Amino acid sequence: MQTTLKIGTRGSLLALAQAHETRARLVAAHGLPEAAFEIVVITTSGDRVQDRPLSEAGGKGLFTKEIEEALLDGRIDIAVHSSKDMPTALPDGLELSAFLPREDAREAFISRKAARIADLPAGAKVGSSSLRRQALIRRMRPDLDVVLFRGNVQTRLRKLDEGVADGTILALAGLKRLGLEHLVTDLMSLEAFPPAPGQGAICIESRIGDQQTGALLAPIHDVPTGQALACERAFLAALDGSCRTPIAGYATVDGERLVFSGLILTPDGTDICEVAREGLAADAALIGAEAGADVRARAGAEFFEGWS
Ligand SMILES: NCc1[nH]cc(CCC(=O)O)c1CC(=O)O
Repeated sequence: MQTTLKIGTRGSLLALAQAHETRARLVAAHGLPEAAFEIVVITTSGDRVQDRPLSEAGGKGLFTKEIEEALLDGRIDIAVHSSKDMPTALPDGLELSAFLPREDAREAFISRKAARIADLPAGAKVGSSSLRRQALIRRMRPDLDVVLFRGNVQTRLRKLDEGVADGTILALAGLKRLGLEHLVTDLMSLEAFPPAPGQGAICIESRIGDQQTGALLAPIHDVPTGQALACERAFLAALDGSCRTPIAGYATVDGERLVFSGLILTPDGTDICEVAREGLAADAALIGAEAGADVRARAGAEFFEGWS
């Protein structure tokens, strides 16, 4: 290879861990030296907004804007992201061209006050900035006090230590990538606390038509993860253009079969609309889109009213 492949990433420890994992897989797949890949750290608008919920500041796209500009300008060749942070619509000219094998998608409860979320005393504070997590907590425990908790994984853990909250919920996948799995107090089941679409899957974004990069990525792409993600992202796209609806969705692929379940709920957790579908993995996007259309039709317009 003549030139180095430039890997763009945010600068958080989690983002860097994901970029390093991607580079390690590329090195192993191609027998190239590490120096053939350069990691380029890019600060995004999302990294600068710390005082407001992201849904107010402009949504998920805030974490990808500057990185996508660098991709389109050719300053980087690929961008590594957490799939769950990726908006469903990408800028013209870019695509998600590879998914690494998915990590465990479950949610982890972390607390020094209780062994499980069910054991927290009434009125205990649980910190989260995710609308889905807030709504699921309220559904499970309407008597808890849900508090806004922004910042990266380390910041949130520090806030727990400082007593800003009695517990929090984080993705196991992120904790594992940071080597912080030992902090998990309780792992929640996929049914009791369903993950965000895309949770646990690292994705790689690149320029459409960049064949050289496409050939480099092909051996590290995991087909079942790509199919599960196509389903989950189609579900999300069918339901929500922004990130103001609490949405969960999770697909698994076993050979030719795909099994999906998803739900939306109101922010206070009182109303819920669930869906379960299965079919051929090759029809992943169709299954997700139909599940989303079904939920949208059954939930009705009132479901989305008053809080969007
Ligand atoms: N929004 C932050 C974010 N984006 C991806 C992960 C975890 C890693 C993953 O789901 O792949 C996290 C942290 C968290 O939710 O605990």
